[in-house]
Amino acid sequence: MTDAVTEDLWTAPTAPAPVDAVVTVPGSKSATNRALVLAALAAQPGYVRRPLRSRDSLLMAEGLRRMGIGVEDELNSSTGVPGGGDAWRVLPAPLAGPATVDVGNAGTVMRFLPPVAALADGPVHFDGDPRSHERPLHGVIDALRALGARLEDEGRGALPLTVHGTGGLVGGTVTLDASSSSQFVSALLLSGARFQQGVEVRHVGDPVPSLPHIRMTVEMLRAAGAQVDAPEDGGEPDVWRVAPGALLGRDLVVEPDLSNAAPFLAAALVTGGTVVVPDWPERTSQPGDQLRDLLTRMGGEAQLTDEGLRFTGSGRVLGIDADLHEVGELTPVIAALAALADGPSTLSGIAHLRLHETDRLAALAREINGLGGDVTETEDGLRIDPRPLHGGVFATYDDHRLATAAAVIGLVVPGVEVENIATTAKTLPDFPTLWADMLGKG
Ligand SMILES: O=C(O)C1=C[C@@H](OP(=O)(O)O)[C@@H](O)[C@H](O)C1
Ligand SMILES: C=C(OP(=O)(O)O)C(=O)O
Repeated sequence: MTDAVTEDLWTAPTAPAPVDAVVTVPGSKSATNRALVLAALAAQPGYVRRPLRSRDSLLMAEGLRRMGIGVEDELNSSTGVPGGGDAWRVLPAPLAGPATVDVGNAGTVMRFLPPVAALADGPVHFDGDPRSHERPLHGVIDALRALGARLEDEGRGALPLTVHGTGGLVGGTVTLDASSSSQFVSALLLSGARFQQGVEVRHVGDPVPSLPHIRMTVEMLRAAGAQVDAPEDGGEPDVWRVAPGALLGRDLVVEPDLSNAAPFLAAALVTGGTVVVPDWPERTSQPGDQLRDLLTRMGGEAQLTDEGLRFTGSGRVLGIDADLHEVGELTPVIAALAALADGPSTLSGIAHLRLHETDRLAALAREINGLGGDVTETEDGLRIDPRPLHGGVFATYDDHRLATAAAVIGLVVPGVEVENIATTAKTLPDFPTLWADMLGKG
């Protein structure tokens, strides 16, 4: 990990009183980017309504455009359908190269688009932020080769990468190790219906993380008309199958990003206040839904009501022992809460976070300890012993979730200076305004 940059600081506001706010959280990154890919591969035009418009989803939309797909803004339509005023209309077209795609540091873009590029007629070159070169991609690269594609990388199983599309892919059965990222599996399944033989993905290795995200892939594929076999429906463990066939263009409304609700719910917990998140789905594959359970175990009370999720804190934060293997992206905010808790916490099952936007385990330990905390890395997670914290600079390593975690600590620890708060735009546009509004400081 390189040394923290200490310019561009945002002083995290302290909470003047228990928060009492309704926070409308923008659309789910994971659902928006899946919806875009599925709509691009469909046989008819479709709509993605209430999409997340953030760095990761704008990169996905642009990547698809580069390969010939129409992704058009519909900002002012008054269609009378939910989210009708804000939509992307997606116009499928023959996928074409030559093209270059910037993946930024979006796992969904760097993993979901190479299989799409294998269907393009011509070469598609992928590159991104320096960190994107370090994030695992071997599962997708090796699998695409095994399924009949020609790819050129630098021999490291990572970006930069060129996929030499030939207009179609044979497909079939492939074995891979997805223990470093569930996105390898999702990537192959999302395009699999368009492979001549469909796709059968067999995972061999340590357990796959983030399984709810694979369930999201399966559910969205089925909603688009694909025939999918998955382990949770009585299929073979660690085997997923997508039959070849056309995908339907859909009119789809994106759910709010429940993982991005984490810092706001955490604010209710640490200040003993209440936050309501409208449109919280009753049933969802989003891993963020597990916040209801996790934050209840940490001392709050969650209630699904007609107005959305109502979450109330008592002001007391309890330590927690939690296996976050399925919900790794919730770790930074949970770790921030654990640092403010009454007792120790152990977060496990999250070794793969070392290869996320940054090495999240090292970064959380280093930055919370820099404020006086006592966080130690374990083999597969973090041990957090609460200590009185003080202000200071909190580096974020271009990681949106490090920045929102720091904001949570700053609610009750004066003088937390968050470096590069703008990095939250990866998945949460204008976080500082949403945060100030929640605190009544907007
Ligand atoms: O498929 C997805 O949308 C995601 C899967 C998860 O990735 P990993 O399985 O790599 O952890 C998650 O952490 C990421 O934020 C989004
Ligand atoms: C791991 C994350 O993102 P990505 O989609 O880039 O993997 C995340 O958002 O926490």
